[in-house]
Amino acid sequence: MKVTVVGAGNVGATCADVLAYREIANEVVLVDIKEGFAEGKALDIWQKSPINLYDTRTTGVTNDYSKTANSDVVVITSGLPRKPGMTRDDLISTNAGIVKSVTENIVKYSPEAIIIVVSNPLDVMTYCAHITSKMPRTKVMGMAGILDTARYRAFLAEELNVSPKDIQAVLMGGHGDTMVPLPRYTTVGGIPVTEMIAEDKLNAIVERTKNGGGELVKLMGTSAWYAPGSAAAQMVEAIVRDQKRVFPVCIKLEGEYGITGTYLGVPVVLGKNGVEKVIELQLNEDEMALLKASEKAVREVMDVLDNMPVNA
Ligand SMILES: NC(=O)C1=CN([C@@H]2O[C@H](COP(=O)(O)OP(=O)(O)OC[C@H]3O[C@@H](n4cnc5c(N)ncnc54)[C@H](O)[C@@H]3O)[C@@H](O)[C@H]2O)C=CC1
Ligand SMILES: O=C([O-])CC(=O)C(=O)O
Repeated sequence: MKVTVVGAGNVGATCADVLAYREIANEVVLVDIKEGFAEGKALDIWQKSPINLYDTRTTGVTNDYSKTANSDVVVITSGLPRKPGMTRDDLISTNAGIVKSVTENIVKYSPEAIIIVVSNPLDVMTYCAHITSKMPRTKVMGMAGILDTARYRAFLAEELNVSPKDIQAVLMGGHGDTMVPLPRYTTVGGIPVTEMIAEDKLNAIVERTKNGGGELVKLMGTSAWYAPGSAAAQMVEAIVRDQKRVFPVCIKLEGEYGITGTYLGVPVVLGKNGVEKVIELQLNEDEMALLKASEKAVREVMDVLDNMPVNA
């Protein structure tokens, strides 16, 4: 299996490293626009192979998409990360042009590839890549839900002093402050979380999760990469190994949850064909209201993209 990762920065290089050391693909190509940058990162990861014992071949290229030809999966991480004081939506003017041109190159050389978008603002960059690619919605998706859910699970594991492995959860909606955690669908080793934690503590964890990206931007001056890069690699693994994993993934909704045309995180089954099924949960009134509010927020940024010169 051949996987291309576009953007050899913090998230892209982390994703390529996980793909290599876990031997999720046998060939990983890193692409960046900065001369020599992807080549250097790929060489560094390759030189780690005798230490960490893997044989995935990693190569890097500067903007040469011919080397990415016939990739099975492509992960797009190219674009600016936010700085303290910025929202993810502030990145749209720069990142839309980058994601559009990168998608055109990917489709030219790998028309059959499944595309996973990571660049922010995530839901709208998934929209951008999807309309540019002209591919079925099942093959162009965004990574955010696994990351947001992982943060929620990690915070819960810390609070309850249990293994994060035993926390199962799902978050839906856009990758922003309006994301929709679902305590009703959260369990600790099969036990409903609401039986394990006081309501005020759970609410505080939900709020911390919603601001999870911003918390790290404040601490580091740029955004996170270990968990995001690993989350993208986990999606690649589900696809190349046809695992049929159930993950929250950003995809264009076509009637599910009564929503049409908006790109939102929803639980799906992920396998060799990409998104093989969108799972429709029976949301209660409050949960549905939160999802609709999240949809509205994403729609507003989709409208910004529609009116940008990049789409003129
Ligand atoms: N969906 C999610 O949950 C997350 C999304 N992100 C987003 O991922 C993106 C990348 O973040 P980082 O890796 O931290 O940034 P970074 O600045 O470390 O890396 C971005 C890389 O993209 C490259 N690049 C820019 N234009 C390019 C082009 N046209 N073609 C190829 N490469 C190009 C840059 O040279 C740079 O090396 C950001 O937009 C960030 O907001 C970050 C974390 C989580
Ligand atoms: O916060 C950011 O800008 C990056 C991101 O999407 C995240 O870490 O959730």
